[in-house]
Amino acid sequence: MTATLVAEDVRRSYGETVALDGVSLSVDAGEVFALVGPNGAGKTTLVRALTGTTDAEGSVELFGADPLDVDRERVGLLPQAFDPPARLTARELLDYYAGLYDEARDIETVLSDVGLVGDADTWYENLSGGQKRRTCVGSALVNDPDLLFLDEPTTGIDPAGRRALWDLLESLADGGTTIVLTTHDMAEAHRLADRVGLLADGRLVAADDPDTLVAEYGGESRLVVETDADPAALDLSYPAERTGDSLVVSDVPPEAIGDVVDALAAAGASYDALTWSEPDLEEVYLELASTAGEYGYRPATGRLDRRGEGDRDAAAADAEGER
Ligand SMILES: Nc1ncnc2c1ncn2[C@@H]1O[C@H](COP(=O)(O)OP(=O)(O)OP(=O)(O)O)[C@@H](O)[C@H]1O
Repeated sequence: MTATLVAEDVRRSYGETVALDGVSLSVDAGEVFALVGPNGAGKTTLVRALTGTTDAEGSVELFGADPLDVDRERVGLLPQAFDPPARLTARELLDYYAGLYDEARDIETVLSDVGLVGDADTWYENLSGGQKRRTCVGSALVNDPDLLFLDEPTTGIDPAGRRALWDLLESLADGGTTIVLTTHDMAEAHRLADRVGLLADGRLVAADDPDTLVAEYGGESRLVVETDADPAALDLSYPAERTGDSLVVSDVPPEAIGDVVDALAAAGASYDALTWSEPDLEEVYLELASTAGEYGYRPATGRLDRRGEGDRDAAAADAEGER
């Protein structure tokens, strides 16, 4: 597999603030790579460093060349903050951006792709937040790029529109477009990405395919039982603890839920509801990001293994080692 993007030890500081603290990453041709991480982790700065739109130390190559030397027909960029002229319609804006390239996609097709046919003749300033974002996504697609950077493409877009955009991005990826996107939506990252990279404090602390990340860092499945039962009074072969009004039983395979129900019945305990859930990417995110920064969050149930700094460093080394 050929790498479309190779970044080595990318560093960027703003005064005293270290935004990127030595990020190394490679993305293969046709791969979809999602960057996730807390606010301020460095995602936008990394996208800017990768596209040559901010200075950074280290090296970045797109298609084997410096980002500023790459044929711009081959690259599309949707920045996080994009402020096009307000008194052009969506159609006029896409037409304007298409005119900047030697070859461009058909504008009506792009309008349809991003769900803007009905609003194509509305001034940008009169579009809703989600419609504006759709217009911006469309403008990043007009040149039919081989490599597409999308910084929070679906922010503000309604659920149906988000799913339509996911379908569009999947069809672009199926057609061979390499995509690097940032998102705070873990369902989006899981659905779209071949690999998810988690940035925290300017470092890539993990990068792998979503299912592997969930298996490695997601913790156990859990069964939440709304009951007054005391776990000590139950004959259970799974770890259980009380949290609030519930009993949380960890690591129960779905086929063993009946055993828990039997144990409750044997102890004469009643219950109002049972909810079984598997770990997902959001729990991976919470686990890996929890040690980073003042807004880090740890789930209160105690169901995830606690990892210390040393383990996070090991995860960072793993992520960098896989280049
Ligand atoms: N132009 C700038 N001047 C000064 N500091 C900056 C600038 N751009 C980013 N930073 C700082 O760099 C750090 C990383 O910011 P960045 O925007 O890359 O984070 P992010 O992961 O994209 O965050 P978010 O999820 O909120 O979009 C933050 O501490 C931010 O305050």
